Amino acid sequence: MVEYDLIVIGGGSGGLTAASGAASMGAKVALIDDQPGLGGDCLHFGCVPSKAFITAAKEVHAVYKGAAEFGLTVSGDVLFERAIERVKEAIDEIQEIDSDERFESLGVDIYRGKGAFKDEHTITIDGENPIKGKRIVISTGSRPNVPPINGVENVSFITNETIFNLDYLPKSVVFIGGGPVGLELAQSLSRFGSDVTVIETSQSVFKKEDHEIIPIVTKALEKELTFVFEADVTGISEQNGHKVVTYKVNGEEKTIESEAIMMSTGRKPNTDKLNLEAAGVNENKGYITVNESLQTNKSHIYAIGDVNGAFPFTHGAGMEGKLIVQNAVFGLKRKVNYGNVPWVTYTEPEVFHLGLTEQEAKEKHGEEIRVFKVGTDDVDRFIAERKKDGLVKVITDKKGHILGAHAVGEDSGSWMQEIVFAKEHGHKIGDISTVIHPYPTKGAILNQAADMYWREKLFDGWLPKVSEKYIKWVR
Ligand SMILES: Cc1cc2nc3c(=O)[nH]c(=O)nc-3n(C[C@H](O)[C@H](O)[C@H](O)COP(=O)(O)OP(=O)(O)OC[C@H]3O[C@@H](n4cnc5c(N)ncnc54)[C@H](O)[C@@H]3O)c2cc1C
Ligand SMILES: NC(=O)c1ccc[n+]([C@@H]2O[C@H](COP(=O)([O-])OP(=O)(O)OC[C@H]3O[C@@H](n4cnc5c(N)ncnc54)[C@H](O)[C@@H]3O)[C@@H](O)[C@H]2O)c1
Repeated sequence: MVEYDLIVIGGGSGGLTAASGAASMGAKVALIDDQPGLGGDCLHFGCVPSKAFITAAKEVHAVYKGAAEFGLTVSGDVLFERAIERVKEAIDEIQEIDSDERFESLGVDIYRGKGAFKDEHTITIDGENPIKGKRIVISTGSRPNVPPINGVENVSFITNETIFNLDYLPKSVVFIGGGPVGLELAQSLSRFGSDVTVIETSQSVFKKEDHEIIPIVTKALEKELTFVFEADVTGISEQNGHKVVTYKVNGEEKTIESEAIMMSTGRKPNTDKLNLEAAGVNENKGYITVNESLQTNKSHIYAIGDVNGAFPFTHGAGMEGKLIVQNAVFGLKRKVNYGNVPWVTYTEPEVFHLGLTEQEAKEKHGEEIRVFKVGTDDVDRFIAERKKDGLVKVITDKKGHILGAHAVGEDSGSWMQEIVFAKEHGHKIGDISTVIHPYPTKGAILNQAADMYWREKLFDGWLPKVSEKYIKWVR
């Protein structure tokens, strides 16, 4: 039986980072993946296709918006198949970077098939060809969770795994679930020309965001999407070639018809085929339980990425993959820290999130926190570009150390990155004032937030009193 220093099960963002990192450090590594191409969900059904799709939809939207404003007429139907082609082109191009050859050239042995535990050191591939690993990384990701709604077995619906294969643009789509997967794709389909309704069980979307960010982005999305909140979907069916979704709001039963249903109701970890019992690895509702060093209850077995449920983003899986190389290959006990890891939801406007929201900061640090807010209507570049419905919020402790930063605004995922650097390296918000931002960039909004900090310090603190005395004395 072939023996490895490290066996990685799952070739997505987490697994590829762990496998390539460990092989580069000289470890003998096996990587098992059950898909024809490496790259996992992010490349095939997630980040990459969705961002290609979103960009195509943005271009279409800009054409209609610009035409309406400048007296032009746009006619004809959107060539939806071109958007799908662009998605495929993006996947194919990036697939070349995530090719088998590249990982093999780094010294990784690739096995295709379903990996499963035979015992705590042995993995079979499709039930055969056992291989042995001193250490094992589980990075099998997640898939769409389909709730047990009445009729779900009999009615076809779309998920993120099938939407990028649509060969027509549905005239109307009901999204069940308004998380990031749903909202990014709902807005895009609406921009291509579908009539889109999002049915959400909670009372709002963007539930993890700061309470002042939520209404701004919701209001912007309401211009393009119809929302139904606090709805309990009771059934789906098919009548006269149409899908029918039945739901209850305030106890009243309602129905909505559409050409397609998109199930965007969250994720489910890929652990059911791993035969975890054979290795005695603990899980909780399918998510593999790990400690801060990303070890399972079996100290030589690690779990990273979506499958541990901690921070289900590609860059989260990547960060955990890097950490695992240090822990699994060098035997270190480095701990994971998500406090400085941002996320972005790529709706238009984009929503940027880093660290604590104002509510969370108050719960953790009491009333002594400080909040610096700048509206995009106060920043020249946003005014010039007519993007005035945005907000940046930086939350600090009383000394100015950054606890959290949040933004809603066009491309905020790009121009907020500076604050991630500042927080990671322990800078205070005031330090952002000490670097020059070219005029008029969008990122200068952070400069304005930092200036607020200095203004408060200068006008409310001890300095003005001392300076008043000094000036009197000098004169
Ligand atoms: C529509 C959508 C858009 C997204 N957009 C973003 C975004 O913009 N930014 C962002 O950061 N995140 C985004 N995400 C989330 C991101 O895709 C995931 O967090 C990321 O892919 C997780 O990586 P992973 O390595 O944990 O798992 P995955 O990428 O899912 O990889 C797991 C791999 O393991 C394979 N596998 C599963 N079981 C087995 C087995 N038993 N044996 C062998 N192989 C197995 C799977 O087939 C897959 O290839 C998005 C997700 C979706 C659905
Ligand atoms: N831009 C990004 O980085 C990005 C984009 C997409 C996804 N992701 C990642 O993928 C993860 C999963 O996103 P998601 O949107 O699939 O899941 P989610 O759990 O974040 O959202 C699912 C939504 O569906 C709702 N829901 C569940 N069951 C329902 C029902 N029966 N009826 C009506 N509503 C229902 C939930 O209340 C929730 O709001 C995210 O947490 C994120 O980490 C990231």
